Amino acid sequence: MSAGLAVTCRGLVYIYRLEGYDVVALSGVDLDISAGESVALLGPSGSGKSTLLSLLAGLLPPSAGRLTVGDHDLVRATPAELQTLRAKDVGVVLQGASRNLLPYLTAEQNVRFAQRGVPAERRRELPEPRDVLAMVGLTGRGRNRQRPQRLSPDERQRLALAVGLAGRPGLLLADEPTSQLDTRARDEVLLTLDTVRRSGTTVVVVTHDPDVGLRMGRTVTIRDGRVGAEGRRGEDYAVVGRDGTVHLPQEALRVLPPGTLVGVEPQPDGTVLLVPARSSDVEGVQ
Ligand SMILES: Nc1ncnc2c1ncn2[C@@H]1O[C@H](COP(=O)(O)OP(=O)(O)OP(=O)(O)O)[C@@H](O)[C@H]1O
Repeated sequence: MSAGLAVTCRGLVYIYRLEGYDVVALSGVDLDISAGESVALLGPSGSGKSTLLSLLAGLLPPSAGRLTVGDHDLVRATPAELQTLRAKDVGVVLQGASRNLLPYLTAEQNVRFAQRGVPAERRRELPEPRDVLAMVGLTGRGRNRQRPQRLSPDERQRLALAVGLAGRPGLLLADEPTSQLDTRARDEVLLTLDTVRRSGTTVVVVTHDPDVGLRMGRTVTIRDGRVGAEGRRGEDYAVVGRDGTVHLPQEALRVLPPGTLVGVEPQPDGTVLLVPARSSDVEGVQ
């Protein structure tokens, strides 16, 4: 496949403008993803994961901040440039395999159809649909000639990934590619994503499943529209935001619920103690 694309977000903001009020979905995302890396975006419902994915795909324009995907500056890009980006550089797999597939076409025809969006001069460099299907493990038993509804749930999801990979993108974005799959089917899809990453493509997956996060190598937890935590090799770290704030994990919030007054005490050994104030310390203070 093609060389992976790096992603850089700096102070990335997205606001849904509704009649009468605004919803700030992303409130300053700082994030670097290296070319060829695979990352899982985790976080509570409504935290902004899907919005971030849509911005990376060039489907929504940033409201503020900076965003680059490979050489593309997505803040300055014209609609025509964004269209080119989507056609040849970024593959998007929407949540729910079927939404990515045309039910009346076979697996191979679905991949070929997706390749029609690639600019003509690049099309001759594209792999044959059967090779894309081979990459996601959909060969043999005539599966390339099956329509989506004749495939099993994990095969359908892998076909959706093949459609996302049809244009040989440098960045693959997938929203919940393992939801509604049993463990065996989920593992098949994860193995496929691993093959995609090893081919050099950058992979970003939105998921609610912490196990998927572990398998992807790096997790980025979105909380309240910004990066609240990062995980590497199973270790989780809170991320200090550009305004100095830290989103505490749930376990810490049980000890320090919102509104708690804490003393912040840097220690000589480089650690920092958070010490909740005793009621006697704050009594009578207005
Ligand atoms: N089309 C829209 N119009 C208005 N507000 C929206 C729209 N889409 C999302 N939002 C709001 O933006 C915020 C972030 O939503 P988003 O879907 O990105 O979160 P998410 O982390 O992907 O959630 P989930 O895990 O439930 O899919 C939420 O407050 C949501 O209600």
